[in-house]
Amino acid sequence: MPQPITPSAPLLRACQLNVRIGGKPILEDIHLALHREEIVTLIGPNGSGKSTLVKALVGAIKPTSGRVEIDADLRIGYVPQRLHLDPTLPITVSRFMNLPRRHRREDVHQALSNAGVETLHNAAMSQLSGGQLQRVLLARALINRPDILILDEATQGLDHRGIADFYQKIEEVRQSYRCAILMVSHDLHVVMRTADHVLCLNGRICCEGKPERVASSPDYQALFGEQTAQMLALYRHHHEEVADAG
Ligand SMILES: Nc1ncnc2c1ncn2[C@@H]1O[C@H](COP(=O)(O)OP(=O)(O)OP(=O)(O)O)[C@@H](O)[C@H]1O
Repeated sequence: MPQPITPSAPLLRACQLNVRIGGKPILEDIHLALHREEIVTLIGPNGSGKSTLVKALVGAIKPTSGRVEIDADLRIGYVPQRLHLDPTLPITVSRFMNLPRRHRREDVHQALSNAGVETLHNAAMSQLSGGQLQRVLLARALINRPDILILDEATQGLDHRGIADFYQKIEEVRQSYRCAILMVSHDLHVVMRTADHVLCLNGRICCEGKPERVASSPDYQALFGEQTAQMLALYRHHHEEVADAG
């Protein structure tokens, strides 16, 4: 007999979240839920509040009103946009994995292996390529076996191949760790392939749902169509200046 489908409780839930900074509304009336093994992706133009929302969800900033519900026992792994390392600091990947606290050797190895960079154990952090560095940051987020993995534009600066490989790895991580994944991303094409649920943010959530639903939404098209037009205008402006100078 088929079993009735009972939706599992979300691992993280935000209700009526509002954030104002210096009196200016940055996020308004945000509702979201994140379930185990679900990939939710946040997209939105520059300055639309994506990073602010991530910070509010992980408790790095306090919302002006509304609430974030998350079980205190859950482990959260976080992959930042980028890492600024002093290139003169002689630090190996293995040492970096043990900051700020030491982990068991086999846990470090497992995390590096699951992120696809087990061979970089003794490499100098300053010598890593952009793609390798992002994998090491992913490994560090995985070391505590997170229930929720949060990535804030983790593929910034990678080429198309690097982006595709990284998302493939995220898909494997979801399966092996059975974690919920929340990503901020600008890689619209890959988002549309990878995410289970897409939230399109512009101060408030202007559309959301399955990727194909969001992609065909007029709000999404208005936002990203406009951004493309702006990029084109910038390009034209720059191009004309160069042509005038010549
Ligand atoms: N500490 C702060 N003080 C003042 N304004 C802030 C602060 N943090 C964020 N903001 C403003 O909040 C808005 C949203 O910023 P946020 O960084 O969350 O956007 P974003 O969608 O992540 O942008 P991007 O895609 O460019 O990274 C911006 O207008 C930004 O200037």
